Amino acid sequence: MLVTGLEILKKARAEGYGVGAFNVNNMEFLQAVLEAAEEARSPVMVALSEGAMKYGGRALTLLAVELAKEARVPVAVHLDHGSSYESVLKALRAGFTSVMIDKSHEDFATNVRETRRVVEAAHAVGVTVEAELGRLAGIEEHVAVDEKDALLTNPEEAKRFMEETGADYLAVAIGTSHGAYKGKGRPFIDHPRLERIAALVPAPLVLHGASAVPPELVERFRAAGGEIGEATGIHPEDIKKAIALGIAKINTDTDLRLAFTALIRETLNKAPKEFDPRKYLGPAREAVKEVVKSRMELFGSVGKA
Ligand SMILES: O=C(CO)COP(=O)(O)O
Ligand SMILES: O=C[C@H](O)COP(=O)(O)O
Ligand SMILES: [Zn+2]
Ligand SMILES: [Zn+2]
Repeated sequence: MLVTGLEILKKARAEGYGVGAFNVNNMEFLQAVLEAAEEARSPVMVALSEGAMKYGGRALTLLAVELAKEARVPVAVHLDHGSSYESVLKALRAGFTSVMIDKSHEDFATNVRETRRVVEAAHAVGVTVEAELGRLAGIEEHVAVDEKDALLTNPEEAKRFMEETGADYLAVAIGTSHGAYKGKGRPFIDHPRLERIAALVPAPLVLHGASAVPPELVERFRAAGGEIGEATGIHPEDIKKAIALGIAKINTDTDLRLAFTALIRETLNKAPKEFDPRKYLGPAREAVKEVVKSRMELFGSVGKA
């Protein structure tokens, strides 16, 4: 069933588990995410970035919304990193039930003003809103406190931001970053900061850049001829700890992309004469589904639908 993001996330924060928001760009990813959610009896958020909406067009948004309606588990269709009011309106028109407005790169007052505008429009049609405060950047454990404060989410500001904007859930910056290169070794996550934010902000909190970039997946990608540098992700224990402290929505894109592409490479390498797309997209879709399921287990959302 198609539900709002808040409906899913409120319950998650209250009960102390996390819900995955998985980025999709095509039919195979969408099917993988929805099938995994149904098999795991897990609520889920299907995330489409502006890039995904552009690439997949009406075909993808229509599929996402209609399949979410038919799903046997709660599904929110979510706009990831909406960059403008216009972009949010497009998602609302397409039937999304959750939108993100990301004005985190603007100053505080602009972020508040632009987020408020989106909240007014989205709430008017029953859609819930994610906003972001702080800069998503990898950070070393030993950098000076004032440098951390300049980049990462300030707890008092977060409280004021949520009160002034009326946003429903908040993406926080606590040291994670997007993509396959999140910092050396085990990337530092500022859990004490998260704890202070969570004490002041009762709304569900969101963790972006949360992919694990599993070494075995990186190795598989490499072994199949893919080129990738010193890729690192967020340690599963650091995710669990963040969920225990108040993170309710965890975004994952990179891990799915890696799995999908590794499997396509492997399959084509093994069968150079193959040119039926179903023969290599099928196994790749299956690999995405397995990653989604294992993320759901890690987040504790299995059986919660
Ligand atoms: O935050 C994300 C999408 O908004 C995805 O993060 P990853 O790059 O770690 O998968
Ligand atoms: O955070 C961004 C997501 O990983 C989506 O990326 P994209 O803009 O390349 O679709
Ligand atoms: Zn951002
Ligand atoms: Zn993100």
